[in-house]
Amino acid sequence: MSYLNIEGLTKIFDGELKALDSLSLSINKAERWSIIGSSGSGKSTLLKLIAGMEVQNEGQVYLEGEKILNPEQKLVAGYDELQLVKQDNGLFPLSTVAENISRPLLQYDKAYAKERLEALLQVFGLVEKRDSYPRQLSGGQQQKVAIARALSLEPQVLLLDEPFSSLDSLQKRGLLDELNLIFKELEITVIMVTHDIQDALLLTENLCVLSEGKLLRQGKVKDIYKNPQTAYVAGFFGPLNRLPGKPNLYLRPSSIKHSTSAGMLKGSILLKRYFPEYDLLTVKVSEEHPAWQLIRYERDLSEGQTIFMNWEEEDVLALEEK
Ligand SMILES: Nc1ncnc2c1ncn2[C@@H]1O[C@H](COP(=O)(O)OP(=O)(O)OP(=O)(O)O)[C@@H](O)[C@H]1O
Repeated sequence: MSYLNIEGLTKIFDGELKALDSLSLSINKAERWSIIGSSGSGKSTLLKLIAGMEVQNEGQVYLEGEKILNPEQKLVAGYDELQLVKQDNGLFPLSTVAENISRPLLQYDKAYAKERLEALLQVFGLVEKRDSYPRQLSGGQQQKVAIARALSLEPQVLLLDEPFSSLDSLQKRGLLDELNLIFKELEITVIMVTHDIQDALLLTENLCVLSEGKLLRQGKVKDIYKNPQTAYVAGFFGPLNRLPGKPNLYLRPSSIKHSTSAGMLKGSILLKRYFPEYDLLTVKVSEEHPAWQLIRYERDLSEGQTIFMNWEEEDVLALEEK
């Protein structure tokens, strides 16, 4: 049995809505996983069940071989070892940063609580903010406090439910870089729900993809990227161009090479948009077919121009819809 085992979890709401459908997943210690899937696919429900905060209909979660008891089986729901941080960070507005972080430590030995608080303030770069109130912090700093608080009890598993979705992309990038280093140092197991593949790539190496409560794929991010199997899974990594007349064959924008003289497919540039590292081209390939998205590193093409597209057979993805 691996470190965290999820076996056949099924959750039905209101007697009919199957939010999770016999989901099984095994996670090793110190691994970092992202859970991705469309809205309503069961991501948050899965995290709550792992944390012991929700009652399942079938199945069981085990941490190091021990059953995680649900709120019907346990007087106080949840576990110190499994900490869940949500988008709404749940900070106490009238408590300072230091008070917020040390709140879960109130029942512990004073010297230990102080030592733990100081260590977390240091690790999260919050020493200067210890006496600030949440409203005096940026969104990123607030999320850092929420995560530091979740780590105060030295949990073995940190569960993150889209805690970064309210941050702008620059703030998020910096925070995810910092957290990546912190989590590695602590050797903590992390499971993060996200809508954003960029967050998943920046913080975790493993991915599980949910659809309608079912686990579609699990594994290393790079293996799933190379072999996505379905258009649903491939779509999380970015846009796909469908080959005209070939419903199941797709190309990623990065796989297409262009030429202004000859190619396997001809198109005309509808839109050219500037991105810092490349131009993003939207190309009409035929009257009936959806436009393609292409990336051009040389900035030499203009709207209205004809281009020819080439690709390698090995880059063509044969994908089922679901
Ligand atoms: N307490 C509840 N009562 C009834 N239905 C619920 C409850 N919680 C979740 N659901 C339903 O279960 C399904 C899965 O919900 P869940 O929140 O796990 O999805 P999600 O993948 O996290 O969605 P999102 O990305 O939109 O947050 C949805 O159809 C949702 O409406």
